[in-house]
Amino acid sequence: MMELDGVTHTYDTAPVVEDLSLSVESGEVVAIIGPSGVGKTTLLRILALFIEPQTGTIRFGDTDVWGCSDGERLALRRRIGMVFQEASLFDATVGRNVEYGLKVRRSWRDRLSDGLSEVLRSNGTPETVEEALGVVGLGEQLDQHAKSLSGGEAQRVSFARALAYDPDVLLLDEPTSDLDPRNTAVIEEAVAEARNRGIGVVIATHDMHQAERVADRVAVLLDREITEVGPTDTVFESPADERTAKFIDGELVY
Ligand SMILES: Nc1ncnc2c1ncn2[C@@H]1O[C@H](COP(=O)(O)OP(=O)(O)OP(=O)(O)O)[C@@H](O)[C@H]1O
Repeated sequence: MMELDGVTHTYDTAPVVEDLSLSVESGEVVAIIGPSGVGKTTLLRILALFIEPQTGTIRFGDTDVWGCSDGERLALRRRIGMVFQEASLFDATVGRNVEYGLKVRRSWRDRLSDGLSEVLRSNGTPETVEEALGVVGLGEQLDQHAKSLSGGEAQRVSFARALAYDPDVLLLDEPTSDLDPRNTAVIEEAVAEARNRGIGVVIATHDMHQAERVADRVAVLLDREITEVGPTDTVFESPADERTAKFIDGELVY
């Protein structure tokens, strides 16, 4: 569904990532693993169409995303959801926070008709909002204020916000790095649910165990390049690349 081919990106002088090729299909989870500072966030920002890389192509379906019009690219961007390492919620209820995601991701035409249906609706909360909160186990907290949530709950609300508008691709940047095991398990179950819904999920994590638990395929990012990409079992149990093997065995120290 989404494919990077030969992508290189430089912020200042030296490339951060070089000649990267990676794809994600509907209904699969791809984990990007690699040491801190290697470029995982940069890769996700490229996939989110926030950054235009200097070289290479990015396709979303059949569309070359940097070769199309700004309007087309904006429409594609609306089909991509992103959850960051730290939840950033608005000063509003849980329900409103999730609903906000729905609004900003829709075209002005849809938003106009949303406005109309909001007037006609009696209970003010779209079903998709309640449903997405149910996936992260917060279905009962719709009216709770975001300020009173724990860090783990806030991150679960961020996830629900991204899930509610039913993206085709969901990008997760270290979504559980600050969370306890219980909240981590809820997010990992929500990742599985996103996959079941046919969403293509890309998760950057430095937790190899998490990659083993959630991913169908794993891409290893080392020294600016993807040294290995393949089915999770193959990458962890019999990696073809020597650097990957050393990284997985903990012999490569960064
Ligand atoms: N906007 C920017 N301008 C200049 N350099 C940047 C910018 N963003 C990131 N970098 C640099 O690019 C490199 C890769 O950063 P990136 O955040 O993509 O890595 P990461 O693998 O996500 O790291 P971490 O796991 O610690 O979050 C780092 O050396 C970082 O300092």
